[in-house]
Amino acid sequence: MEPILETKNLTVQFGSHIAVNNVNFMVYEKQFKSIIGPNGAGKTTLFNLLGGQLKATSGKIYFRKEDITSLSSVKRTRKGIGRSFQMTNVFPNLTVFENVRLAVQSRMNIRYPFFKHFSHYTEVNEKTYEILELVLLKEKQSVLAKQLSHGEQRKLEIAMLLALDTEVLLLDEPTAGMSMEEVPAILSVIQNVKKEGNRTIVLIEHKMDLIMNLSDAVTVLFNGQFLADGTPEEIMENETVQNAYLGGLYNGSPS
Ligand SMILES: Nc1ncnc2c1ncn2[C@@H]1O[C@H](COP(=O)(O)OP(=O)(O)OP(=O)(O)O)[C@@H](O)[C@H]1O
Repeated sequence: MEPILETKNLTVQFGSHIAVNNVNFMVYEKQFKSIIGPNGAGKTTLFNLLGGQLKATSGKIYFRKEDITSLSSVKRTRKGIGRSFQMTNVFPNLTVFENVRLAVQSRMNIRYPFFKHFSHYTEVNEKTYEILELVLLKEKQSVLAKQLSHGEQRKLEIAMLLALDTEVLLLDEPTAGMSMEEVPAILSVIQNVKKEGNRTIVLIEHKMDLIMNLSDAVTVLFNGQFLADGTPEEIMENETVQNAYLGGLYNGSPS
């Protein structure tokens, strides 16, 4: 099996600080992979590099074996790599339905440039409803995006990624800042996307129980470096990982 997304010796340096240090990361097509590591390990920075929000100092990024290291984030989105959670694609004064519909339509216009807008009207609407159902937002379809709760906004962001036909979803701490009541809903959304079985999901998450239940594989970063990779069980039993979190390697509180 070939990796869908892969990095080779990926490095980014801020002044004298190396935030991502020679990282070789890979995820296979349709795999659910989580990235864990203590605070400051470089997880979000790695996502910024994968999504094209940040330029690497050195090293390479490959998508389906194609070197995408110098591609802009817009071009990476077009290729099928989608990064949450930025709400950059969301129009606050449009409804949930209108937002998703626009994204579906824009994707179809890229895919089928020879068809004129309205010939795909029904198809666009059907696809929009399908996505709203998957992300549990059907009841909120007429609500303006800006009026959604924090948890609902996160669902909408996932909906936008799905609408754009994202093949690789980069989900950065989807439960961050959520109330306890909102967490199960976003979890269900992620489970629904996983169940569909046609996307690759890379998740950064601090909630260990969530990671262990959802992931096919887990990559551990520590101080910007690759520490370990394996099944959730292997990672739980890995002594180096345990030391990184609990022992002398790491002085902060485990997260
Ligand atoms: N733009 C930047 N300029 C300078 N330093 C940065 C920048 N972005 C990240 N860093 C530093 O790089 C390191 C890694 O940060 P990053 O946010 O990737 O860690 P993380 O693993 O996502 O942490 P957390 O779990 O706390 O979100 C940190 O020491 C951080 O301060």
